[in-house]
Amino acid sequence: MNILLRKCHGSGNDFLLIDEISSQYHFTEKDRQNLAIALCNRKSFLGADGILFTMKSVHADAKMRVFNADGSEASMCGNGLRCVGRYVCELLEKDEIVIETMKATLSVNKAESIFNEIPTYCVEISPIVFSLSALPMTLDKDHLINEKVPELSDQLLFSAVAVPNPHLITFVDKEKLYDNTQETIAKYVNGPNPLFPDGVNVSFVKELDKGEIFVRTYERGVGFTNACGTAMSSSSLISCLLSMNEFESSIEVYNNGGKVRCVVHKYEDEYKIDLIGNATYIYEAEIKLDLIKPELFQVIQKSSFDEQKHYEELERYANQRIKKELCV
Ligand SMILES: N[C@@H](CCC[C@H](N)C(=O)O)C(=O)O
Repeated sequence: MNILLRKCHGSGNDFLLIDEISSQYHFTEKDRQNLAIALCNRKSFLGADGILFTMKSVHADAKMRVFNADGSEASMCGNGLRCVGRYVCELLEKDEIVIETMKATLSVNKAESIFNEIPTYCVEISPIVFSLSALPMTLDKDHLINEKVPELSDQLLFSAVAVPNPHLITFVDKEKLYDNTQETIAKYVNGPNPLFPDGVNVSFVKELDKGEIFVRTYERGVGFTNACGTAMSSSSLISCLLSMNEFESSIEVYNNGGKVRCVVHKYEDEYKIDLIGNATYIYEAEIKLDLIKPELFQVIQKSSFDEQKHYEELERYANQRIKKELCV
């Protein structure tokens, strides 16, 4: 069969978007899993952090299903939702839509450009749940906000939140950002372990100036990525809870792939986060494959978009800022 793919990214977190609205592919669950493993393989011609299956929805403008590079399905993907959101907005010629995801139907709207001419979208990150059973995290308490977890470290303070995919967050100094502590912890909690039966996305966060943080994430099902949208949203939320930043104010979130903006909203008994950032198309490709052996896919045609060069300007700006603050 032939499949049309659109390679896209949000903050350098890159995906292959497969449009099942305009084409009828009839994938089984096993096909989706196998496609993610085969096409996201960085040693292949394509390579990506995940696949965004963009589908029809009964009650929303479209539905997004996200598969990590290891074939596991995630309940949510913030950077991916901006890409799917842009794609569906353009398909339906709308500026505001709602997208069904595994656990929630979320709003997406076209936003004012975050930097020069970069296509920018604002997505809703919700529901937000602190109960450890929601992650799930097995610990003898209900919540974990800025506390030690001796099984993980005798120094670091961790917070756990589901948005609704699971995140473990710790604020660190710049020396800890790039030593091997994060990788060691992330590999432990994403292998067979007593704390996180389903694994967890692990972020190390450095406070920069007021209203600015840097987030580095080891993603469940992928490994280190340039950025993780739900992790940057969760880190912004925790930074507000710890009074480093303010609710209802913009937080500039730097990452290894650029930067996004988050605004954390606090209502009476719930939180919601706006995640605002680029949704950039890199290329469109047509591949030919047999679903029995998708790893043997062939590329039939590929045509590039020329918007990546605009994104690279933001990347340069963000890198300079990071270099200055973190001396990397
Ligand atoms: N990169 C994503 C999150 C993708 C899913 C994650 N790896 C998980 O398994 O929860 C984002 O931008 O949020």
